[in-house]
Amino acid sequence: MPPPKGSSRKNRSTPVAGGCTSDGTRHLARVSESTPSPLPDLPPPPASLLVGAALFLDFDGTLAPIADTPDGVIVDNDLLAMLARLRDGLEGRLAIVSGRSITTLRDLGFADFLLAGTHGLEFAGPGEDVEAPPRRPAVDDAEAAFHAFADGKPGVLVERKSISVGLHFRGAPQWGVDAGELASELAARLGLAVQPGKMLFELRPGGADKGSAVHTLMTRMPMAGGRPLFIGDDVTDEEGFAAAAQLGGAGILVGPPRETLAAFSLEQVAAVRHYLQRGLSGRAE
Ligand SMILES: O=P(O)(O)OC[C@H]1O[C@H](O[C@H]2O[C@H](CO)[C@@H](O)[C@H](O)[C@H]2O)[C@H](O)[C@@H](O)[C@@H]1O
Repeated sequence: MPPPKGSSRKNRSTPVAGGCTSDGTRHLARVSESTPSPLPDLPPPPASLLVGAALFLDFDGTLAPIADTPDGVIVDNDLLAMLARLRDGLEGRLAIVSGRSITTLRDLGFADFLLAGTHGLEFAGPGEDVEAPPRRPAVDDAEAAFHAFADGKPGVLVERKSISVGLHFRGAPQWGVDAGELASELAARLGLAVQPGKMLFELRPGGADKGSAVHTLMTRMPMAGGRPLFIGDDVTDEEGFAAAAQLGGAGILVGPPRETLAAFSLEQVAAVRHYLQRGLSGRAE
């Protein structure tokens, strides 16, 4: 079932640029001549949207609640079992699309799933070698600079990833602005892209995002032929929502109302799991 026409908030105003807020999130700036009105709630997605879907699932904040640290997330066996049943019911058309590296996603328990990691830079199916660009020396330079910044700042964490590096400040939000400035300066100097996240700035090679990951996977089996449905919570998921809509599907925003390209919303991780479980049970509305 296609999303209701005009239900995506992109029609309410004109997104013109991405900017960073001090908590590390990015917002879509709006062109408006009047005072912006409060954002209305988007409708919940009908369960029938899952029928024939090619399902793209973000991980942090979508399948697992946000934790204090990257290592603090928990993936329970019930979630993995439910996703495996959903994947099988969709004839394989389920992919995890995350900012995490594929190595980390596999360590977290997703080894049997189709994966797109590092914001669309890495791909792998179950048991396959990871398709990814090599780690650049510039990323090591950025990591060293991040460590120098984090040194002596309790709560600031450096996350070493396969081909990127993250600077987290969830435990010390007062350093968010400085962390963002450092990330921007390093990106310009080292030829890397800044990826803002939730209380996080990452530096990574450019040239891909979650939208390009959707476009790539939709040309390949088993995702090809399904109707893309992208579920995510973060600003980094907006490109995934856009790609899904372009290809005749839709996005589902997880979390409170915000400017978004999604057509539907679910309020939190528990609601995502309930929605997927309901689709699995065949309880279409
Ligand atoms: O695309 P995602 O699957 O949502 O991954 C995005 C980033 O998620 C992780 O950081 C976020 O979650 C942490 C654990 O809940 C939290 O402590 C942190 O503040 C969040 O930014 C992960 O550590 C990153 O590598 C991912 O890129």
